Amino acid sequence: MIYFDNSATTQAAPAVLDTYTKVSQKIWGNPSSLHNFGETAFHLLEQSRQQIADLLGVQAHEIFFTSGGTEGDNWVLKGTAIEKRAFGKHLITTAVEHPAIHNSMEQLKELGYEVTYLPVDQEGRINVADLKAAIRPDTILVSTMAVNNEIGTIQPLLEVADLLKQYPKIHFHIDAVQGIGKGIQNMIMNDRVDFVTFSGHKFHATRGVGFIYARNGRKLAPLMNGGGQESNWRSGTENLPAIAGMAKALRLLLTGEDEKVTRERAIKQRIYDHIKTFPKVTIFSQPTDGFAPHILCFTINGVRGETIVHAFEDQGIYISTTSACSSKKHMASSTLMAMHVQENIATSAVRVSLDENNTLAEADQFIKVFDQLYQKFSKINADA
Ligand SMILES: Cc1ncc(COP(=O)(O)O)c(C=O)c1O
Repeated sequence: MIYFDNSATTQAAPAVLDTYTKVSQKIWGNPSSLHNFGETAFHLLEQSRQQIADLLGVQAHEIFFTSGGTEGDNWVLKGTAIEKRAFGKHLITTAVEHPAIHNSMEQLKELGYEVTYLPVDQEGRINVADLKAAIRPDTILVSTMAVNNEIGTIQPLLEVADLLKQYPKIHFHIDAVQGIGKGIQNMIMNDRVDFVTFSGHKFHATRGVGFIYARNGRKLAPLMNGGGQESNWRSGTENLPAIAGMAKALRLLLTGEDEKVTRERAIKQRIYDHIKTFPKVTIFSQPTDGFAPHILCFTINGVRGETIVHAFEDQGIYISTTSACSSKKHMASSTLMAMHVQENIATSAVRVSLDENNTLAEADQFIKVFDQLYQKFSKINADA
């Protein structure tokens, strides 16, 4: 099997599963318990936090564990809305966010908040001038993704950071779920960002674990109230086996990052160079620095995305329609719609998403299958 659906989820690394099992078997005490056994668990929890903080160049008390990207996004948005409700009720985000952001914003709108969705250009990128124009005295949060999950666009995070330096009270959030380990850590962990969302299963940790970075001094209202874990910010007994595994996964991910990114770029480039020569192919992700190295979104005009996905699957290659969330709902890609791509093309889009374990040999196999399928689809379309 060739797995090219890493933006949906990645396979947990063997070393991560090893940690998960060992911690579950040997250090299964509750980190909040007073006895030695609990103390040992607490020590490992704090060691994992420190390790993650060191890898990101921040302080341990700025890391808060969550259940994943969706929780992190919900928390930063709603936690900011509650925390800063006395100061304002206006939030700004982009028109191409993951549903964890978009649907949270829509819920906040129902509660009386106002939301501005920034438009994007033909590559799915916001313009910082639009952001500047959207900021109001009552704006409490600006939230943007680092890397778009459907087509891989990298947002101009450093320009946003520069602009927001003029507005020090506004919370600046980055959804970095698709951006970590992709060579843009300096853009994500920039000197103005206040909150960053991460999700373990996108970088070879297990499911249901993630974390947020929250800059020292910035506050979020908790959404999970209870026993006061995570410095009273996020209650609930900590998922220690998964957290310790995630710390390991992050270390593995960031070891040799440049080389891995170069490899992913080479695979993407090889597929890009091949498929761009076909007249019925439209490609939305460019092989340039403005796009992440691991995502390639394209259509074969006139063929539905799900048809392409299943045709590849029959040949042992796993790709997806543009996002795992929308794929079963047969929806047009929200990113492509925001880019004003025609709806029939937006429903035809498919996504190849790579990770550091993929190879050029797999790209060659993909290309071989692509050629066969393109011929088959062209024949069907010609007969129709
Ligand atoms: C950009 C982005 N944000 C948030 C999420 C949600 O993350 P999780 O699956 O960990 O809830 C995803 C998942 O695909 C994503 O791609």
